[in-house]
Order: sequence, then C-alpha cells, then structure tokens
Amino acid sequence: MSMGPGAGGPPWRFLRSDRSVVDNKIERKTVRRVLGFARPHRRLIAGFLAVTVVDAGLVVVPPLLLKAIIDDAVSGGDLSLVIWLAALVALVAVVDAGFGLITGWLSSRIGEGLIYDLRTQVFAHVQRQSLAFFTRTQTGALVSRLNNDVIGAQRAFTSTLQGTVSNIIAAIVVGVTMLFLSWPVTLLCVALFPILLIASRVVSHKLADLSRQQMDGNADLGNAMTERFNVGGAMLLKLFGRRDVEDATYARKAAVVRDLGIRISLLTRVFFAAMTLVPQLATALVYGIGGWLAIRGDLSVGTIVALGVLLTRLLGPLQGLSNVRIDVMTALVSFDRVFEVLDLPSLIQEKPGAVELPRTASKLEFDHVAFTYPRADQISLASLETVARKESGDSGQVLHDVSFTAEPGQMVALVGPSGAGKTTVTHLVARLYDVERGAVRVDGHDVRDVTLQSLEDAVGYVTQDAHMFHDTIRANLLYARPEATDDEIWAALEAAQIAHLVRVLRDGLDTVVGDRGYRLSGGERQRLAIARLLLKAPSIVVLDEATAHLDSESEAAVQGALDAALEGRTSLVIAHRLSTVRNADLILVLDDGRVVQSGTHADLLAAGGLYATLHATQFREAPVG
Ligand SMILES: Nc1ncnc2c1ncn2[C@@H]1O[C@H](COP(=O)(O)OP(=O)(O)OP(=O)(O)O)[C@@H](O)[C@H]1O
Repeated sequence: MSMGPGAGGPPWRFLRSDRSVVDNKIERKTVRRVLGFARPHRRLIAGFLAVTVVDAGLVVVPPLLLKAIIDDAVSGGDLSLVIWLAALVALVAVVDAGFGLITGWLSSRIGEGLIYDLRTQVFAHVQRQSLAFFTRTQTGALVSRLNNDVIGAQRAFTSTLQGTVSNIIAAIVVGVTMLFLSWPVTLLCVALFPILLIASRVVSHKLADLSRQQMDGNADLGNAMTERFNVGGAMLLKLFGRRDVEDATYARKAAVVRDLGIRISLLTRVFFAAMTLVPQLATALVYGIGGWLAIRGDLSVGTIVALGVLLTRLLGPLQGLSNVRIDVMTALVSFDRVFEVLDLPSLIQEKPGAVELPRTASKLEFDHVAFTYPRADQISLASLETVARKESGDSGQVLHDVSFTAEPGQMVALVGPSGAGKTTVTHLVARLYDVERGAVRVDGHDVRDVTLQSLEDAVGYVTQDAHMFHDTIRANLLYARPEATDDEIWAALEAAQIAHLVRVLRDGLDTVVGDRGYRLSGGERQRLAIARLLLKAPSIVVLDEATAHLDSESEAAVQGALDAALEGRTSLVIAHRLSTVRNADLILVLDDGRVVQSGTHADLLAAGGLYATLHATQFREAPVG
C-alpha cells in the first residue's frame, strides 16, 4: 500500500497504521529525499567513493602477484624476483591499510554530519508543532524516533554507501580477472551464485518487517518506562496498587520483543549459513576442475592458487551485495520513520507576510469566538501513540460565541465550573490553538496575522503547574531574558515575593530546581514562575491562579507577586480567589463554553445566578486583601 508522506491532501493522511510502511514498496520519493540529505556532503562522498573504488580495485593485485611468484619466480628459481614480488605484496597491504584509514575517516565525517542534519531538523520541526501535537504524542516514542531511527538511518546509509560501491567494484574486477585466468572454472562457480540471490530476496523482506516490529516493540517498552518511572507515574502506580498488573503488562511487551529478536537472529543465521555454504562448494569446484585442467596441462598451478584466492575475494563482495538489500531496506525504514515526523505539518502556521506585533500591544479582544479541539488524526502520528485508536469524533464545540474586550491595563477574570472552558479561552490568546470561527485580536490585529515570535513576546503565561527545567534557578529565569543581570533577577524575585526563600538556599541562584532538583511547593513554584514572567515583561499576562490551599503567609506572598505581575498590564486570569474577582475590571462567567454572565463583582453578586452560586461555593474569603 502506498501512503507515503507527500505534498497535498488533508493533514490527517498521516494517521496510518504501521503495517502500511512495513509492506515497504520502497518509494522513489524516499530515496530522492535521502539523496537530498546527502547533497550537502557531496564533496566528502565523492572523495570517499574515489578512494573506495581504487581500494576495491587493489583486491586482485595480491592473488596475481601470488600467481607470478609460483609460476614465474619459484618455477624459474629467480630469488630476486621472489623478493621483489613479495615486497610488492607487502606494499599493497600497506596501501590498502592506508586507504582503509582514509575511508573510515571520511565515512565517519559523512555519517556524523548526516546524524547532525537529521537530528537538528527533527528537533526544530517537533519544537514548532502545535501544543495539540504534544497532548497526543507519547514522549518515549518521540525520543526513540529522534535517537534510534536517526542513528539507524545514518548507520545504514554509510554502510550501504561503502558496502555497495566497494563491493560492486571488487566483484567486477575480481570476476573479470577470474574470467581472464580461466573462463570455464569461473563460469561453473558463478552458476552457484543464484542461490545467494534467492536467499537474500526472501530473507530481506521478512527481516525488514520483523526489524520494524522490533523497533516499535522497543519504543513501546521505552514508553512504558518513561510514563511510569517519573514521580507522577510512580505515584499513581503505588496509590492504585497496580504493581502486579504493571509487571505482567511489561513482561508481555518484553516477551514480544524477545520473540522478535529470536526470530530475527534465526532468520539471519539461516541466511548466513547459505552464504557460507555456497563459497565452500565453489572452492571445491575450483580445486577439482582446476586440478583436472592442470593435469591436462591447460592451467598452471599458480593460476589455480590465484583462482582459489580470487574466489574467496569474490564471495565477500557478493555476500555484501546480497546484504545490501537488507541494509537499504532497514535504512529506508528508518529514514521513512524520520521523514514521517518531518512531514507532519504544524496546525499553527505563520502566515506569509505576517506583521510584527508591537511589544507594547495590550488590548485583547475575543470576537464571537467558537472553538473545537482538533481531532487526533489532524495533529499527531498514530505511530507515536502506543494506543493509537482511530477516534471517530472530535471534542464537540468547546467554546460558543465568546466575545469580550480587555482594554489596556485591565484585568479580566474567568470563572465557571470545572470543564466550562476557562483554560481553553486562555489557550487561544497566544495561538496555542486557533479559533474555529470568529477572531482573537491584540491591538486590533488578528493573532493569525502576526508573527508567532512577536505574539509570544507580547503575551506571558503563568500556569498552575509552572514548568521549570532541571537547571539552576538562574538558568530558569534567564530563559525569559538571557541578557538579564543578577540585579534584575533579584529585583524580579523580590517583586514575586520569593527572594527571601532563594537567599536562604545554600546555593542561592545556583540551586537546581525542576524535575529532580530542589522541591518547590506549589506556591513557591508559581511565584518563581511569576519572577520569570516579570523578567520577560510581556504586555499581556495570562494567569491560572493556584487552587492549592495556601496558608495566610503564602496567600499574602502570592497576592503581592500577582499584584506586581499584573500591574500596568492587560491580564486574563482564571480566578480561584475572591481578592482577584473583586479587583477584576470585568468578570466573565463561563458555563459549558458560553459566557453566561459578565460584569464586575458587585454587579454580578447583585444579579444573582451562576456567579452568586459560585461565589458561595468556590471563592473563599482571602485572609489578606
Ligand atoms: N486537548 C483537548 N482535546 C479535546 N478536548 C479537550 C482538550 N482539553 C480540554 N478539552 C475539553 O474542553 C472542555 C473545556 O475544558 P477546559 O480545560 O477549558 O475547562 P476549564 O474551565 O479550564 O476546567 P477546569 O476548571 O477544570 O480546569 C472540557 O469539556 C474538556 O474535556
């Protein structure tokens, strides 16, 4: 089945089951693209091929010298000729070793260059995927794609390049030399070779299929571990007491990989058994028929020995060439898997001719916005989700006709029951997703018409579980503004009410936080994220307030940090605290994706309805105002 990535067609054409790639009709397009990747290295490749060709041609020289030693020098009793010829054999060996070094060096430069190109391109491309892509894709599968497949592609590429060229040249040079020495013996040996070709043809398809299944199996195992061996996953596992079930599931997946490994190894061995049997039969033929011809006086002894040696040198390249099919298949499968990722278009694209949004842009407007979350098949690759199911439906419309305006410097608070669509509204501001109908505008510009960079610069987010990289506090803060000085960092930490905490840490700004670093509490983490936001200094702030119960001291600190973060900026806040809704210039009450009420705290309380109910149940009185 041919469903390769190509231009045109709907984006969900990429959701394909893995089997469609297994049945590898090796596509010309893939080969052309691989050659495209090789193009920047063409000088090195040309040098590499030139050395390889000369080196491969050298393969017939020692057997011919051997023939001359036996037939001319030894038979003629010419000692000085023996010495000269032996010295030549040694010289050829030295030249051969030198060429080996040069080709090794060139091939590693080409190979590593290729890995570098593929890696950087895939990384850059994945980074530019929409947030939706990451909500579906399993990190383990993606990491495996970035590592294993890229390396697999490179390895197969260089070994194929070297193997094919040197083997073809060697096979031709050796074959012609043998024909020249004795065509009857050579033709008889060659008659055995179709066995090699048939074996290779049968096995290579099967092996490509199995090795792809094994790659997927390994990725699956990797995924199982990345999902479970992090704090969140491990905790879930413990809290639900699922150890035995997890053991069994993992064992089942590992067993699949084990069985595939055994089948691959067995198949390879059968293949190589055929490969070694044929040369031995051919050698017997050379000595048997050659010996008979020598007795009849048609062949010299030196020629038989040379033929025997040449035959061993012919079979190596022929075996190599029959493996080329397997190498090429494996390489193309790896390349195909990498290209599959490279071909996935991002849902969020910058328009050609997009304009720069001024950094000071601060008026935010939602104009009759409707939104539906994209379906899985529009955003991700089935092969990057272990549990890839075709989902029939989409999320259904999540937002309906949402309109509001936040004037420069105003605070708009979003409130509403769980699942009402508050987070979704905030996602649309910086184009984490695009609206389905209507428009989101900043300073009158539709966010789809401005450059992504300028939009990202103008809008800052602080989420509840603000992510920190596993790095120092300083590095995490500098992420927002690399050129910030220590004084500016401390000023931001002061304003975010977290400076006192950082000061008492033994390593201060150099304390490592994030995944495996110093444990910050929810409130501290959010204040650190606010400091990061202050350094970035966006003109529009989107904030999801911490819901975690804070003690009064933290509450006061968070309040202070928020005041600093929001001052002079336009803000959209998912409000969980009474002080926030009280201070808001406009409160939007969302229910089931619709704005059901809007106004100030006082207006809404007086009006009754959903806001009054939420007020009674959700917003607790802040101890410090
Ligand atoms: N990535 C997604 N794909 C599909 N549907 C989604 C996605 N994210 C959220 N939804 C759906 O959109 C609706 C609104 O979710 P949203 O997270 O915006 O609500 P919320 O008001 O922020 O809720 P909460 O207060 O619980 O965080 C929910 O029905 C949810 O199931």
